[in-house]
Amino acid sequence: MNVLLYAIIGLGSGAVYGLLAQGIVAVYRSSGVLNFAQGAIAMAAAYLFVDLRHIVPAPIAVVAVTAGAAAFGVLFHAIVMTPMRRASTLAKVAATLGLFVTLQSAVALRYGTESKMVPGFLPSSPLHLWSGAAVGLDRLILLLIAVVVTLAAWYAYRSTQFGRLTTGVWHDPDAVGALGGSPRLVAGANWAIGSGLAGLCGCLIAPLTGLQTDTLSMLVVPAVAAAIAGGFSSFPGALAAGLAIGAAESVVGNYVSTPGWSKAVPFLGIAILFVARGRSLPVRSEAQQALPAVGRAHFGRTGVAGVVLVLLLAVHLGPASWVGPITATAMAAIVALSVVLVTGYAGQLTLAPLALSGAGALLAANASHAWGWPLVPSLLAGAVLAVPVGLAVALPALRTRGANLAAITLALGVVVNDVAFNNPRWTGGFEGLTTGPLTVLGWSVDANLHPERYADLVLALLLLVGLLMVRVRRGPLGRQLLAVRGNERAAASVGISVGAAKLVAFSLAAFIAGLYGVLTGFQTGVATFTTFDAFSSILLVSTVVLAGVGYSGGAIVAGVMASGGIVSTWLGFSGIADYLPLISGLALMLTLVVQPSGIVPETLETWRHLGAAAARRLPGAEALRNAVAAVRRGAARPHPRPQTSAAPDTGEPAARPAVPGVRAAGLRVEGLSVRFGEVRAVDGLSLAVAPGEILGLIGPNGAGKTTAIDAVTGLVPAAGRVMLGGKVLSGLPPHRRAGSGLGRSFQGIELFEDLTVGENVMVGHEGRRLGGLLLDLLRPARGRLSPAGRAAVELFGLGECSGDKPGEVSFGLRRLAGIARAVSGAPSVLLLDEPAAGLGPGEVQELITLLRRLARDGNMAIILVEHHMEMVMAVCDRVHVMNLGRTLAVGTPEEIERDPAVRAAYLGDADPDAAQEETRDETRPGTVRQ
Ligand SMILES: Nc1ncnc2c1ncn2[C@@H]1O[C@H](COP(=O)(O)OP(=O)(O)OP(=O)(O)O)[C@@H](O)[C@H]1O
Repeated sequence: MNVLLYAIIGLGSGAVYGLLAQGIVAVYRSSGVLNFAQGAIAMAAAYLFVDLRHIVPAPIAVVAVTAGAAAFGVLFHAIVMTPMRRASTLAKVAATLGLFVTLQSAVALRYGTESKMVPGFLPSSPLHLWSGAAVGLDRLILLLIAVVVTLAAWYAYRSTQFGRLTTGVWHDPDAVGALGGSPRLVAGANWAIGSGLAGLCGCLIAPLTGLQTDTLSMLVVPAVAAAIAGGFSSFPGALAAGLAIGAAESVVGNYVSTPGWSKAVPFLGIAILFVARGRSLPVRSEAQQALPAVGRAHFGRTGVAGVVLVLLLAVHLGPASWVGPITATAMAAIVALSVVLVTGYAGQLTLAPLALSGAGALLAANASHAWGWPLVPSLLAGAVLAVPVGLAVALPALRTRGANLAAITLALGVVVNDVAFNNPRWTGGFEGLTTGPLTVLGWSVDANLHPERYADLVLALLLLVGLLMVRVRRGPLGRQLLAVRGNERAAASVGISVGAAKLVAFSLAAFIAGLYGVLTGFQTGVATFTTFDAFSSILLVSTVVLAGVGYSGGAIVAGVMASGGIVSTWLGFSGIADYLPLISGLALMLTLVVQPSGIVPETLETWRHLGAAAARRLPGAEALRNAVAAVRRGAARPHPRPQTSAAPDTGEPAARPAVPGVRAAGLRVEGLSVRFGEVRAVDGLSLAVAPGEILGLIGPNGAGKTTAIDAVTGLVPAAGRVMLGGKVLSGLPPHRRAGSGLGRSFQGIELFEDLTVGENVMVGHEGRRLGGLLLDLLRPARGRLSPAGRAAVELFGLGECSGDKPGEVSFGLRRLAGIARAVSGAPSVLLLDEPAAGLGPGEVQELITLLRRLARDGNMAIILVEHHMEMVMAVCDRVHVMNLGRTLAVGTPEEIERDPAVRAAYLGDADPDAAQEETRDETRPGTVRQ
């Protein structure tokens, strides 16, 4: 009974979470942006409301603040989000983080960070429940307001033109324009609603929680959790989840006295629920998100060594006052590199990097405190022990992605901070934990006594981590991470274990973050854990995004800009250090508007342009320009061009090689069925294709051809059996099916846009080597094409463009590269999804020749999904016709061409009723021979 009582008491704060979540849902529905500044807007509104109450009555203050917050939302949308509409999701999320940081810092500067009580303005007379307990009337009023607002939102977004336009504006702005709406106005109106609701919440919650910048800003965490539970689309769902969170917090808080758990339990519950609902791979229709630019480790090992050398010289030759800022810069650069690895390279937006650092530091500090470990074993322990924590944070990443992952990791960061870093039993409380001696090989490196030695140690670690990053970026791991970040489905189809790649990235990042945790936590001999909070994590990620999250150089720049680093110390001398977070927040928003990929990539681009312009003007310009072009091409190709076996120039066309390494095996599919809700996309499909045979799979639009290929390759769950040369593949994940000998191309090509054409072909066969990825970091494998990869490059004529990015080559070459990527894995069965789409007649003819060669000389079994009937009839040995997910006919091209049911269903020139009849009759003699 008491549980119910506590739950009812928690409904008041739950109502505020739910209300705040309504605003998050409104913004997300219209622009796909998860507004992490929702809590910060509420916080600023709360302070404003308290000020206004001195001047006007409370109801007028509430209306004024709500309207002001709505106007602020419109302004933010117009000034920041509208210019960024084509930027990556990460950049948009970072912009809201910039707003978060700006508001939080501005309010802290104006009002201070101490807590202040706020008198209530709603009637708070107690309503007596049972067992002598009572709940204030104000909380029930909050609940009522939340329910009314939610019902209004539910109705408006469901049943009005505004709601319909809102739903369309993110996915199809042009359609909104065609319906007479202005996409900008609709999105702006949603920002007004979202921010207005935040303003209202600020006024309502201030009397419950009091005024405190952190507490109020972090209301975004339960609100986002509620929005997640509502699937970012359901207003009632978000309110229900908000109420559940409030109730659970109240119940847990009354039974568990350990700090932090009252917030942790509901968040963890929602995170588990959400992860359980997630998918290991996105569905086909899920739009590819724009991604921030990624570097190619241009400056390589020399660049890393050069940066470290400069910093080392500055430590030893510069004034003593330089040592501290340089040490802070180098430490921040180390943890920033972990962000580059996991967010830049692997594309996983996590907002808890410092939770990993703190966890490593906490575990190492306890060991060091208990057993007197000196610094080096503590560093190793911190790095190693951070890995399991990193893997725990990675678990959501296996089933969620994008802004959802950011939200869950933010919640996890808050939980770890509240439960672990604020727990005096583990942290030594106010006094911290005394660590073992700060020595390396008997030498004291205590930062208090020998700051320059500590700087040397930090710089040595920066060198090691920097070199590791170069190796990651240039090796198979980097290619696989970039493939995963670019397109998880395509990555899985070339044999990459998407989950394992993410886990490797998170583990490595956690290792690096753990090093930073010990370095920063231990430097004075007493470990403290106050700098690993969620806000600091947000600030770190924002700074790295601002600098260039896809670039190792971005991590260095982020280090320079970090708190305590070179820039902040320099600004400190100018007396504006207090304003640094505010300046960072504003700079982040401004930079993202102008340069969404960050400072480093844009600067590199500018240098290139300047270099080229200078080369044009100098005497001997032509020679110099060629030299610059050569350098640029070289820089653009850190890897040697894939080596092809150059044929001697005999004047005759070179004989094209077959694909070596193909294991001849046929494919047999029995009773394959796929359902999407009520739609039976594939309904009991059975087919077989033998080595050396080309089977056409045709049918009208929506017949289920692509779904059938997806089901065979494991990209959608399906019933039925898939066998390759006697081996049952059903139930295996896509990368294992690829490893067993299935290769495929995609209707939408789906190359990895961050990799060159040559690297795309290379990952086509590297995917099978994931188990050895970590080993590759120790003993790097050369970026070489396999014999099958070389054959694919030659066969498809990609030698010339192998160093170009897919976006830089013609459409025809992109198509061929998509097939070559699949061929480079020497698959036994090649499944091609509309390979001729968009090709000219000459290119189609060339493709026909290539396919024949792959089948006849390469001994591959090929399934060809195609609408190009001439090609199908010319190249296929047999043709399998689908309609409405089922087999309509099977036969030779000639038989299929003559089949009246096929003509009716597919070519549309006979009695459609007859076609339906034929669809059901799969055992019809003649053309159907199964
Ligand atoms: N993720 C999905 N969710 C719901 N329905 C889907 C999904 N993917 C495909 N479908 C539906 O399954 C059916 C088969 O689609 P599929 O794309 O496989 O057909 P297709 O024969 O390849 O068509 P096309 O020739 O146009 O590419 C269609 O009705 C389609 O709308």
